[in-house]
Amino acid sequence: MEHGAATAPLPDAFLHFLESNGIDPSIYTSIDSTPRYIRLKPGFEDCIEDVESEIKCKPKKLEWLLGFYTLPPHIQIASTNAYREGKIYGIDASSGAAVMALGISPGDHVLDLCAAPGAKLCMILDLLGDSGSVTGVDAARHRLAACRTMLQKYKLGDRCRLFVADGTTFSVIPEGFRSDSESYESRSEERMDVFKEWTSRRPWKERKKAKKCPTPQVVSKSHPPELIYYGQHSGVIGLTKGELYKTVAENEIAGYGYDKVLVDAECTHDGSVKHIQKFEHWGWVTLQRRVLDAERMDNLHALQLNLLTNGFRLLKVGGSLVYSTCSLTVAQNEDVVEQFLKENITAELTEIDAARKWPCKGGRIQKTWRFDPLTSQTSGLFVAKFRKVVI
Ligand SMILES: C[S@@+](CC[C@H](N)C(=O)[O-])C[C@H]1O[C@@H](n2cnc3c(N)ncnc32)[C@H](O)[C@@H]1O
Repeated sequence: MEHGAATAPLPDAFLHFLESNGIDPSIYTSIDSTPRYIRLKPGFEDCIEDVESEIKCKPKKLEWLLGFYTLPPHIQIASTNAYREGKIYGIDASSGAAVMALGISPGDHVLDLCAAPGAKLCMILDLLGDSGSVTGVDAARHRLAACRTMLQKYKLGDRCRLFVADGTTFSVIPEGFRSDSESYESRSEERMDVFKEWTSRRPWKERKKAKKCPTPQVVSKSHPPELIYYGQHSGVIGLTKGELYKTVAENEIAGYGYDKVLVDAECTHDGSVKHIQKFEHWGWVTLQRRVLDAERMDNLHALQLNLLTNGFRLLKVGGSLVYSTCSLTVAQNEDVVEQFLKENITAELTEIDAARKWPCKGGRIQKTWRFDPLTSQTSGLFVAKFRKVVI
């Protein structure tokens, strides 16, 4: 079977995967007509004219998503000055929609539980501006390091903390919470060991320890969270390790948890046509092993449910959580949502106000949404939003 998008035909195993998941294979032929998206960093709106003169093509304003523009798919932005100087981002509009679904308000403390490489994290920080905080977590050290580089490039790290940690067990709450029982005196002996201004140069003690026992690239559930970056106003400076990693009782999270949580979960990425195309170079056998393997699929389902469950646990009462994946399968989306709702009586699926303007279609469950290249002219994405209620 020939597909316009792929220079090689899609393999039978992948076509079978699409068919058994009710996914229309023609989305993989629409890549040539799916635009490229850029987002302007707030405050740099004027640079759109410079971009236009550099790429010799007029970016078209996206009516349904503030700050986003479309470009023809073949246009590259990496060599433009605006991109190199951190004034524009390359980010798909569906990803922007997932962030908008959070409904960020000034002062929010936001948790991004699968944060790397960080396109959504940057957008959250841009929306927050000079208030609140963002905590980014990812199990893959190298990917989170790339996220840190991105924060630095876009000068967005001031209110951010990044932890290499497993999102299914991560338990660090936002800063600002102190138990009354802990007096300043009881902490004074630890005062020597407080976090100072962040520097990329690790203290000698840490470097020696890392040399002795090299840290894993992808961490497991039992690995304690590791802070790999924090900004000046992230609330970390001045704390001791004991304070930062303080264990909080479940009932306290209801009051002191995060205002907003994004669980942009690990998935098969089958909705990302560009990602699937990469297997032409990596070899379709790799796709079989990395994506279609039955055991991996079962593990993925469990991982997605566990990420969603833990993200929700860390949410304060009244707070909102957005679950998204770039898979178009029901198993990784609606099935996860259904199972999660069955197991969590304080979770309520809610309307996404912004979705009224989105060029997407409803999911199999009411109030959930699906973007795909044919319907939305974007990459594929599933989005659902929950609120934590009191029962
Ligand atoms: C879809 S990507 C996230 C994309 C990101 N939100 C962005 O906008 O750039 C999924 C991420 O989940 C991470 N991941 C996989 N398993 C994880 C786990 N158990 N805990 C935390 N992150 C995990 C992967 O390393 C990967 O970076």
